[in-house]
Amino acid sequence: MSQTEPEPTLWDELTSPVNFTLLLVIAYLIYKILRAKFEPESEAAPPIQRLPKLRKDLTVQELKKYDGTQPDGRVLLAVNGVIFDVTRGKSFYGPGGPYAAFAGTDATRGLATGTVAGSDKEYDDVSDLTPDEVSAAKEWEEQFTGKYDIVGRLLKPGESPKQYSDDESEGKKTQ
Ligand code: HEM
Repeated sequence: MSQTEPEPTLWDELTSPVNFTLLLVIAYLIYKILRAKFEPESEAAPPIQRLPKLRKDLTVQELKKYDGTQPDGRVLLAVNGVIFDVTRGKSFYGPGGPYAAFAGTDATRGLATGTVAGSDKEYDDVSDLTPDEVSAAKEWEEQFTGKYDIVGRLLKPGESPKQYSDDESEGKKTQ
């Protein structure tokens, strides 16, 4: 008669080194995200809701400075060639936030592939994305369209910026 190994209990599963490490990683991510969501804006933070509306097309290079580290704290990111002002979501994208890597970048590839990293290319045409990744990026674009202001288009090399009729100067307040 052969001796069978006892079935591992749920406790054994949870405390196995690999599972335990995974649990810690997930708990840490959830902690960071929830903290970003509920943390009150720091006293020193500029009154971000009062930033003037920005309406212009930008190159990848020009987009970079809008990563939340400028004195006005404005944060922009691009998805599928559309630039959004995500300053309202600064707790997500601002310095130290869980998605800070997307700030001031073309986030299309990262959002499409589930990787928290902005493109470091001069211009990423994302033509190699799979159909599933393309539709994931499209969903993010739709979500952002419903939540954030559109700033303009991300310019391909050689493209010229469009003049917007609703262009408002940096000095003009929206509210
Ligand atoms: C353990 C994995 C993850 C968990 C538990 C998680 C959870 C969350 C939660 C709770 C929010 C806040 C939603 C809200 O209040 O509107 C959020 C936002 C967000 N997540 Fe994740 N997430 C995870 C992974 C990722 C990954 C891999 C990406 C990259 C593609 C990502 C991209 C985002 C973005 C861009 C936002 C902000 C959306 C906005 O501006 O409204 N997340 N996530």
